[in-house]
Order: sequence, then C-alpha cells, then structure tokens
Amino acid sequence: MRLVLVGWGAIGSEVARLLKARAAPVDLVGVAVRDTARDIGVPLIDDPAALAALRPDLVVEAAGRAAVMPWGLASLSAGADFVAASTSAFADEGTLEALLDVARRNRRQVLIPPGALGGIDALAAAARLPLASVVHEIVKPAPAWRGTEAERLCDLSGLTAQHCFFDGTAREAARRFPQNANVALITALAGLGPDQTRLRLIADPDATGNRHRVTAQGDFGRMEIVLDNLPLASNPKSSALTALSLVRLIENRAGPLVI
Ligand SMILES: NC(=O)C1=CN([C@@H]2O[C@H](COP(=O)(O)OP(=O)(O)OC[C@H]3O[C@@H](n4cnc5c(N)ncnc54)[C@H](O)[C@@H]3O)[C@@H](O)[C@H]2O)C=CC1
Ligand SMILES: O=C([O-])CC(=O)C(=O)O
Repeated sequence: MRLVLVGWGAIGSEVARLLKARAAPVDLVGVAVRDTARDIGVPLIDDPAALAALRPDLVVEAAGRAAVMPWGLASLSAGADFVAASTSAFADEGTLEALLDVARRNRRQVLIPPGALGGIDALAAAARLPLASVVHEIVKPAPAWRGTEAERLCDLSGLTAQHCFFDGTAREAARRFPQNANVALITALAGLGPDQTRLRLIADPDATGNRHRVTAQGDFGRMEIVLDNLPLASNPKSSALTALSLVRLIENRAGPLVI
C-alpha cells in the first residue's frame, strides 16, 4: 500500500516511526510539509497538485485544519482514500459534504479515525436508533490549554482546582479550540451531530494526561467511556493514542486482518 502523510509534526513523525518499527506492509512514498528544504529520507511535497504523481492509495492528514480541504480534495481526485485527523475542519458547514461529493464521484472514501478517543464504534452503532443525549468532557493539564482562548477565559497558571471554561456545542468547541478539540467533531459525527453534542472543556492543574469522558443515552441503553491518555512528548496538546489510532487504521487497510 502506497501511503502519503500530510504533516510531519508530533503525530505524523510518530506514525512513520511506529510503522517502520512494526515493519508494517506499507510504503511511505511521500510526506506533505510546508518547508521542503530538509531531508527526512522520504520525498517531500508542499503542493497538493504534486500528490497524484506519487500514486497514493491512502493519504493521512495530521497537519492542521487548514490542510484538510486542499489535501482531501487532491487525495480523492487522485484516486486515494483520505484520512483526516484535524477533524475540527468539519465544524465549518459544507466542508465534509464537499469532500464527500468528490469521494462519491471518484468512488473513494473519507475516513475519520477515532483519534484520541475510543468507543466510537459503540456510539456510531448506537446512533442507528434515536439518541437522547451525548456529553463529552475533555480534561487536560493547564499547560495543554496554553496558546488557546482558554488563557482569556481563566487564569491557567493560578488554578488550584479543575475549572470548566467552556460548556457548549461540539461545533463551537472545535471552532474555538482547533488544536485541542478535534475529538469534539468525532463524537459529533458518530452520534448526534455538531449542534446537539455537548462539550465541556476543563483545565486541571493536577492532571498529568488528557482525559476524555463520553456519556451517551438513547434507545440502545447508556454508555460511558473514559480514557486517560498520555500526551505526546513533542506536543502536550495531542494524546499519544491519536498516532496509535492512525497506525491501526493504516495497518487495517494494508493487512489481511481488520481489528
Ligand atoms: N483527531 C484527534 O483525535 C486529534 C487530532 N489532532 C490534530 O492532529 C493534527 C496534528 O497534530 P500534531 O502532530 O500534534 O501537531 P504538530 O503541531 O506537532 O504538527 C503539525 C505539523 O503539520 C505541519 N503543517 C501545518 N499545516 C500544514 C500544511 N498545510 N501542509 C503540510 N504540513 C502542515 C506543521 O508545520 C507541523 O509540523 C493537529 O491538527 C491536531 O490538532 C491532535 C490530537 C488528537
Ligand atoms: O489529543 C487529544 O486528547 C485531543 C485533542 O488534542 C484534539 O482533539 O484535538
């Protein structure tokens, strides 16, 4: 399987490292970066128009929400399936639908990995019957919220206890906190949609990892999933599980067993 990664940051480089360490049956044929003037041992591109020449089967984005549309359109048009990690891009009305239009025309797929989450299979299955409510709480250490609007909403360095600085819809959470709340759109797309899914964003001065608690109720029953994710050393905003989840998805596409 010919793989192209979009983004060579904390997640992208970790995905490549893990695939290599696990001898996954995958050829990394290119990486899309913003600055091609370096050597990582793989062909680098910075223009979506250059993607088709790499003949990818699968393109995996882990760059940022602005990368989703241009690289998604180029991937699907080039005959590759497209995986988006920066799912906050889908908080913008029409973005996902535009990608799905191109996917349909090219008989390709847009894949949304569970990323830092788990239990998305159960939530998406449960949503085949009516759901009454879905609530997703994200608790991260105070420093993980630095450089975001949370700095204006609370005194991150002066916190002595957990503080919820945002309580609203998944759409608004993903729009306002694109580096920390991509998962809001994953929960939303699996369940009740971006305007009916409730997000609570919490800074915790004592937390050492990123906690996700998803609670859902509906005709299927009730579910509650809690994950305590360790952050990636190279980016405390991102959970290590996100890279592992992408590796799982890639290996599932390349090997004979899907699990
Ligand atoms: N779906 C999920 O569960 C999660 C998603 N994420 C998202 O995944 C993405 C990657 O996260 P990290 O690797 O931790 O971030 P990072 O900041 O370490 O790396 C992102 C890299 O992408 C590059 N980049 C940005 N725009 C680009 C473009 N247009 N073309 C090529 N390269 C570009 C940056 O220069 C940087 O090297 C972010 O959008 C992050 O918010 C993060 C955690 C969980
Ligand atoms: O990695 C996480 O725990 C969640 C995250 O940053 C995101 O959804 O953007």
